[in-house]
Amino acid sequence: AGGGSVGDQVKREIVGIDPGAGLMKQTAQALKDYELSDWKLVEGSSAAMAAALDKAYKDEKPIIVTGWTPHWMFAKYKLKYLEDPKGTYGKDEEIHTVVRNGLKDAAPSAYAMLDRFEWTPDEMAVVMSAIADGKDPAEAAAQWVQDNAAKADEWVKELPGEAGKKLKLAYVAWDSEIASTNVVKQVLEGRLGYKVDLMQVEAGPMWAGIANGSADAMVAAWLPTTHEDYFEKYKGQYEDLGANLIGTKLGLVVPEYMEISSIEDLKT
Ligand SMILES: C[SH](C)CC(=O)O
Repeated sequence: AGGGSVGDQVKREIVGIDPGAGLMKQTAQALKDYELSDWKLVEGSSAAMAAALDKAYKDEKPIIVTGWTPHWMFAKYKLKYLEDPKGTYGKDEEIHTVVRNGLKDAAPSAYAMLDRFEWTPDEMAVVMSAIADGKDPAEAAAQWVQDNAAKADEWVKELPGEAGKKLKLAYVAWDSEIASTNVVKQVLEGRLGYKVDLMQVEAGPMWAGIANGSADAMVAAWLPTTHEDYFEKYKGQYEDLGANLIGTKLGLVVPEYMEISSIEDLKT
């Protein structure tokens, strides 16, 4: 890595993702909390962040990205979270399933399956990694469902099929939610006969779509902190079916070849 401070080496830039992500709001807050007003949070997308990380890592160059667990990047690269002594990023969280009001009557079997849907960070990582290695998301999800048939069967046990009924799942193109949304689609279609459309949007329109009923469900609500603003803004206009994954983490992530260990170290 070149000389000078970490700030000099990364041009005081943190490579972020889509602007609507709660992780970006938390990172903007971290720049304030840690008095890093001369730093810039670069907006882009989950895919662009991954590409920037890949390029820097290959050249063993310094880089700081907004990161989260579960994510395939921790399997692909040797990375570490910067310590967050001020607690800006909060504690570990959950990903919740949120559906539109009225879904229980409109599509009872889908509602029940979505209510039962729950898996672990390791299970999600299998699908995420397959997609990161170039597999089509639907194929990676279908493979996982096939390899975990018993679990998928539990999600639909004793539920009557609703062949041909249409459903729309909203999601944001975060690697974690591409994986979970495709797995849910595979099970709803394969085992209950639904025709599931996937609507890829930003986080704001995803929550708005559930609230106004233009989308039926999403498995992408990061709570209690990350999506708190949306959770409060649309309160009463959705039904929270609880966690579908427990043990997430968000923060600033760097390759292990960088010496820094805390967000405090960026100030130098
Ligand atoms: C990018 S995390 C998957 C979710 C969020 O920060 O909004």
